[in-house]
Amino acid sequence: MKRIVIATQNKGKAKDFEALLAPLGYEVLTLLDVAQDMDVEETGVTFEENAILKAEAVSKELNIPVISDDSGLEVDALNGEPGVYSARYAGGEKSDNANIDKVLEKLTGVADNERTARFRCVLAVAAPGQQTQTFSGSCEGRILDTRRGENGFGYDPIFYVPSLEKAMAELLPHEKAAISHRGNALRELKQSMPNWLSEQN
Ligand SMILES: O=P(O)(O)OP(=O)(O)OP(=O)(O)OC[C@H]1O[C@@H](n2cnc3c(O)ncnc32)[C@H](O)[C@@H]1O
Ligand SMILES: [Mg+2]
Repeated sequence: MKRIVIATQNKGKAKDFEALLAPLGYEVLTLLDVAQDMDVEETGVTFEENAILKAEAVSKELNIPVISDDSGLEVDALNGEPGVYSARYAGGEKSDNANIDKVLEKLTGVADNERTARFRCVLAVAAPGQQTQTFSGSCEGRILDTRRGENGFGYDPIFYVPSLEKAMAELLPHEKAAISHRGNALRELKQSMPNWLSEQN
């Protein structure tokens, strides 16, 4: 089986990438498998900057081609927050639960039709001696007022997908892969770099 390294510490993202890449014949490895202690500081102010920082640092350290993912939730009624700060929105240790509580609290009293939001994902592909490339994807939805579903990670329980009439956390992995920001970004990557994906081993 071909192998591909995703420069992430996030197990939820790893599962998303498995759902996307297993059908293409790839085994997905992450930093949790290959470089437990590599934590790249995300000092950028855009998803692009952070994705490039993560991909280039890991590719350089391990001397292999990698894909990184920088992503987040933009809520229109919160002027695009939490945005690039999605992972640590509630401060302190990363906590999906605390982050969700903070979004729900800030949206208290905001009407359904004003709760529009989107997930964004930027993937960076870095390889030794190559110019780094980025690809992006988004997924439009609305913020629910309570949690729904057990699947996925992060803000998935409060993100409603209108076209499927379900919360993201109510989708099966392959259903999320078909419509998600991450899926859309990976399909962009695949279209521009079909050889790169098929040559990994
Ligand atoms: O940097 P790595 O190690 O990849 O892991 P991370 O969790 O810190 O990842 P980011 O810096 O890209 O922050 C993204 C945050 O945005 C949220 N997020 C991203 N994609 C999501 C998805 O598909 N579903 C729900 N929440 C998501 C979630 O809170 C993530 O922690
Ligand atoms: Mg991060």
